[in-house]
Amino acid sequence: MFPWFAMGHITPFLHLSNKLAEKGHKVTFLIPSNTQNKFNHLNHHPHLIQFIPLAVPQVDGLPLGAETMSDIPVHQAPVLAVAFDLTKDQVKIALENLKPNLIFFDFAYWLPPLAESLGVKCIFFSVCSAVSTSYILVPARKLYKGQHFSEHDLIEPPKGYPSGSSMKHLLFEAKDGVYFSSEFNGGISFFHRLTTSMTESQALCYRACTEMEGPFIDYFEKQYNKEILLTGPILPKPSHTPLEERWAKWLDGFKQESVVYCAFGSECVMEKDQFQELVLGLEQTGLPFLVRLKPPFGCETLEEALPEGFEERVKGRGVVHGDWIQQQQILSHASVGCFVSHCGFGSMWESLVSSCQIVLVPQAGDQHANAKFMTKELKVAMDVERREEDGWFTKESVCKAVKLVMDEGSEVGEQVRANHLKWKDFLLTEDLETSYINNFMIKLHDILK
Ligand SMILES: O=c1ccn([C@@H]2O[C@H](COP(=O)(O)OP(=O)(O)O[C@H]3O[C@H](CO)[C@@H](O)[C@H](O)[C@H]3O)[C@@H](O)[C@H]2O)c(=O)[nH]1
Repeated sequence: MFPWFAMGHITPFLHLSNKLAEKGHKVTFLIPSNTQNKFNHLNHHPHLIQFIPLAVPQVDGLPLGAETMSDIPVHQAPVLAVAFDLTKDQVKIALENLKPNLIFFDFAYWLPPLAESLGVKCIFFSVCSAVSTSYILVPARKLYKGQHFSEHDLIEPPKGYPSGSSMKHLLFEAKDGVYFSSEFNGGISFFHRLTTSMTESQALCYRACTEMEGPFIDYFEKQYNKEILLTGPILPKPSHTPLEERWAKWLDGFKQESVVYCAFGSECVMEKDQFQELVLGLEQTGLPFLVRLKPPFGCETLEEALPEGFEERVKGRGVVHGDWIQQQQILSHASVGCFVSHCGFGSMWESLVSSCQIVLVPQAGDQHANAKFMTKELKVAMDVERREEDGWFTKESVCKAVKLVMDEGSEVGEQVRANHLKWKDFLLTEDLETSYINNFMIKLHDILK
């Protein structure tokens, strides 16, 4: 396993490793040396899954000791990518020593030729949905090296994309995709890094189900003319660690399914004015709420970011928390009835298998396509009204979306609840996961033949 140096990439690669180990396979995981400690607890088969530490080279602009995206601001990703590419020699030595049958990778576009020279097969493993990757990262976008997307290029889906107007992006969403084509300091763009990785790998692998994303997977398969292996949902196992007492106690104090939980993943930092509209919108709902968000840009602490008088007004029914929280356990607490999410891929799955009503406020990248898929295609979630050019949302629009799904007797609320329940039941069908993984194993063996 050789994922991009980011928590959101290392985690799904490790989940997949656990699945392979459950079938008795030996897995070696290349990981930055000081980051390994953060993942030991997720390694459920330490006798089969071995971490090999990589020294992250010191490069200009990379803060001392930084190893993954969670150690740096998002805009420094290109600098980390330079350090990541410089691990090539260490990776080569590891492969020569290990002689694995297969490598799963994503961002290391230089890996396929290296692996081929050592007789090892490469599989591109996507940590994002098929719906979102096939919106931007496909040859149909016809972006040649040295060319750049304009924001208008990404409003329409690429030619042949399986869904019509429902997935069409608004201007502010399209603007986010332009970043993929930027070449930083003359280096390779993320668009070319990823499309090269996919083009040169033996097969592509998605955490997906045909029942949900079938047409998008077929489209991808045709675009790359490669086999797509599906792992199925790989749902997180119910955690054995109980919810921290302070949260459990606080949540216990409210009515069943009455609390709104709001969280935007591990990376998101908002603009201060949008952060304030969001919390004011939650205040306006009159419902109890628990927010997990980092302090917004320009603020050291959450306290200085909160609107005036906010803390006194919501005392006893509203909490804004800046540090890590056990999201999975929070979502399965009986008092939590609504999840206001950015629709990152991890949260998307966690929301689907929860019993919460879902409200989506995507913030960046793949989250826009994921959110459209959830609201317009699966119709399991409600979106918050935004301004087309810059995505601005008001406290009134946040409040309206939450109330639409939470108010008793709301017709829209009942519709999304029913659709959500259908998909939740499907994803939790006994043996669904096992049958996907068994098929996946058969296909891996075929690739090795
Ligand atoms: O306080 C926290 C914050 C996060 N999480 C967990 O961390 C994961 C976060 O993953 P995700 O929902 O995908 O959000 P991001 O961290 O924002 O993920 C990044 O990586 C994803 C791909 O894996 C992309 O889809 C997102 O757009 C990108 O922002 C989830 O399992 C959460 O349950 C917690 O448990 N507690």
